[in-house]
Amino acid sequence: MSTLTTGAPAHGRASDGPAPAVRVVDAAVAYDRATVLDGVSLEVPAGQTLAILGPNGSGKSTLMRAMLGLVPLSAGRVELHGAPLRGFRDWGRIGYVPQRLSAGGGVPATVREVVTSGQVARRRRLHRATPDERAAVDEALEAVDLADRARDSVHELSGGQQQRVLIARALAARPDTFFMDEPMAGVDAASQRALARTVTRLGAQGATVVLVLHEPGPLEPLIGRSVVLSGGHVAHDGAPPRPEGECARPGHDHVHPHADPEHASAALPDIGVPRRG
Ligand SMILES: Nc1ncnc2c1ncn2[C@@H]1O[C@H](COP(=O)(O)OP(=O)(O)OP(=O)(O)O)[C@@H](O)[C@H]1O
Repeated sequence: MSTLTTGAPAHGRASDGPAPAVRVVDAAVAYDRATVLDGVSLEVPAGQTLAILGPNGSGKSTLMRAMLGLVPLSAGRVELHGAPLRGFRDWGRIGYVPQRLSAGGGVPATVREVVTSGQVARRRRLHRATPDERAAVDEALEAVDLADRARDSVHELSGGQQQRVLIARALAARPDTFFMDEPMAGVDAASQRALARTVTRLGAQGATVVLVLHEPGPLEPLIGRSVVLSGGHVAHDGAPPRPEGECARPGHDHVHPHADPEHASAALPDIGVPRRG
């Protein structure tokens, strides 16, 4: 198994403790004056693996995007690592994995190019990659089991493999705080296993991981805490709820990891993640 280096502190914490990785205070978001999040407050301690769960349209992605300043708040505030979003400059600590590979369109970018693009914000203009930066790209590709596809066009890959490319792109900059929006949705079993292993290793190394999930699925053993949204409000904050209700309904159209029961247990990594927070 390859090593995986993150910017997370390798040892302990300062005695007064770090600021939470994310603090959301009484946040509201409205699209076209329709309120989709209202009165949402939560803190994500550094080092926690947290899942944001809830039915379709409950505001999960919007909350994640609001945490990153990608959608404006109509009320409330967000802090990242103790700094108000407006003043936050340490974006090298943040790795964002959006729902789908949107960059690139018809451009035949290779897997390695897309992963390397994760380092662009950190690199000086016209500055060649250092050996350490190239090593970080290799490490990220190995972490998601795509080292052998590095020269292939991303468009030749399956949806699950493309999702792994997005995760490798975030890993390549060695952040310590990850935001992943539905990384398991519509993903093949091999990719589920690669994703579960990656999240396990990130958690074990002290990274903060915020996941938007339709349900915990194979990631359940890795999740220290779940925040369930319903109608734009926090309906539950604590241990992950059992999969049931909405997900058990016939006609439920998300593709989930548990849709492949033969592989579901194989997706569980051998090592556990210490529960924090
Ligand atoms: N850019 C946008 N403009 C207008 N409305 C939006 C926009 N993005 C999301 N919405 C609406 O906001 C509500 C919350 O959407 P959001 O994507 O945050 O929910 P979600 O819980 O992540 O849903 P899903 O599980 O389907 O991805 C939905 O009613 C959605 O239609």
